[in-house]
Amino acid sequence: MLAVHFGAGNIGRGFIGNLLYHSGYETCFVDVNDEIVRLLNEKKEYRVVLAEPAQEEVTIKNVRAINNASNPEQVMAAIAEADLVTTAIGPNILPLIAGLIADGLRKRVEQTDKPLNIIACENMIGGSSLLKEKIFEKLTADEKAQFEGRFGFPDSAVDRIVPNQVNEDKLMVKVEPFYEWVVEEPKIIGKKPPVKGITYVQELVPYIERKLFTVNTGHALAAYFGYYFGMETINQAMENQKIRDLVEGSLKESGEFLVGKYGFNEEEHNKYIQKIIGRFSNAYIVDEVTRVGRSPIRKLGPNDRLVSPARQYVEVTGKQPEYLLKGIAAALLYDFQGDGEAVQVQTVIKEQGVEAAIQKFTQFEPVSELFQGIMEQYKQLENK
Ligand SMILES: NC(=O)C1=CN([C@@H]2O[C@H](COP(=O)(O)OP(=O)(O)OC[C@H]3O[C@@H](n4cnc5c(N)ncnc54)[C@H](O)[C@@H]3O)[C@@H](O)[C@H]2O)C=CC1
Ligand SMILES: O=P(O)(O)OC[C@H]1O[C@](O)(CO)[C@@H](O)[C@@H]1O
Repeated sequence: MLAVHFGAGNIGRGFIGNLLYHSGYETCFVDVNDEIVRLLNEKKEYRVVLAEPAQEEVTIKNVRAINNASNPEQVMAAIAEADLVTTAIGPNILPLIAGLIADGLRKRVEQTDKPLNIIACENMIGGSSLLKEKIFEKLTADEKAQFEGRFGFPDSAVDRIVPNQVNEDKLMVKVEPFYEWVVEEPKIIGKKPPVKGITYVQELVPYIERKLFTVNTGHALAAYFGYYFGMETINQAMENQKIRDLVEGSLKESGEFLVGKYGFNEEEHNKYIQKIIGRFSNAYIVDEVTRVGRSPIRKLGPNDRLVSPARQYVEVTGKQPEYLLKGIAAALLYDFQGDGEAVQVQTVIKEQGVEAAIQKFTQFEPVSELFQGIMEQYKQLENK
């Protein structure tokens, strides 16, 4: 079985590639990082080490790689033969690879009528659906009709913390032991990909909202509060009781709406929150607040991990959140110069004022109580 995976980065090698190998796939990574592509083709294997006391290590074999910037034809040929296509490249990059995948699928229909599933493994709601939309924008009406029944784009939720790697061995990846990959079954076309470690579900939205608005909300807030209080890593941030309380407070708020909306068992959900807080505090992982807080414009978006839980908290409980709004304010204050999106947010605040920035990035209107709440929290944090 052949899997073509876009993005040979932390999640690509450390999570998806790992499960594909253990499920019997040959994995062909596709990436624009020439060094990683060259090393994968040279070594044909890499190591994954678990961030835990025993530091258990596995070697992932049966891998190769293609640079899509220099060899798009080879990528198209691989897609034409693949049994599965996956991605872990970042939500903003999905539209950029849609044209190449469309070309690969065109080549495939000339060769075979075998169905194929394409699964985006990104931190977002509806990643595969977005990829499908972008691919279908490139197609003719006839192609759309032909592709519709043959290629599946099931959405998925992926959860494993994989920090930036600073190893001498450039291919090695250190990952946390925990992982979860949930895929929506109804949108699969043909047979379910036999990947050991995928949990297939009938309805993905409760899973992805629970994951995104607990793991990712909490992680992002640990990063923004950590940065605000001068911490370098998530671990340091979580050792600070004030930050821990802020993160826990926000997860209680998002938990209240998740339990109310989906009927999750409250006690179980509280255990889920505590487990996640424990994962953030893993002393075997060095994870910079600037990696976890990366791309604040994306994270401040109306459907992402900060704004959506705040809005849904009001919708479900009828109350105003406090911690989540403080978190949004901390994200607005995130001024790391090495992050293009953080620089953009600060430029808008400087040139047009924080009100304009809130409206532009969160899409809350100034008349709303949530908007006013963010303003209040922002002023408090600004005058610390
Ligand atoms: N690292 C983590 O702990 C987690 C990350 N995710 C999600 O997984 C996705 C990937 O994240 P990471 O692996 O951390 O990022 P990463 O930066 O380590 O890996 C992304 C890879 O994509 C490649 N890439 C960028 N543009 C490309 C293009 N146009 N064509 C082909 N390859 C391209 C990069 O060279 C890089 O190797 C993101 O959506 C992230 O939100 C989800 C759960 C956890
Ligand atoms: O990858 P994003 O969406 O920028 O989010 C940052 C981080 O959140 C996590 O997925 C989980 O907390 C990461 O480890 C991840 O990379």
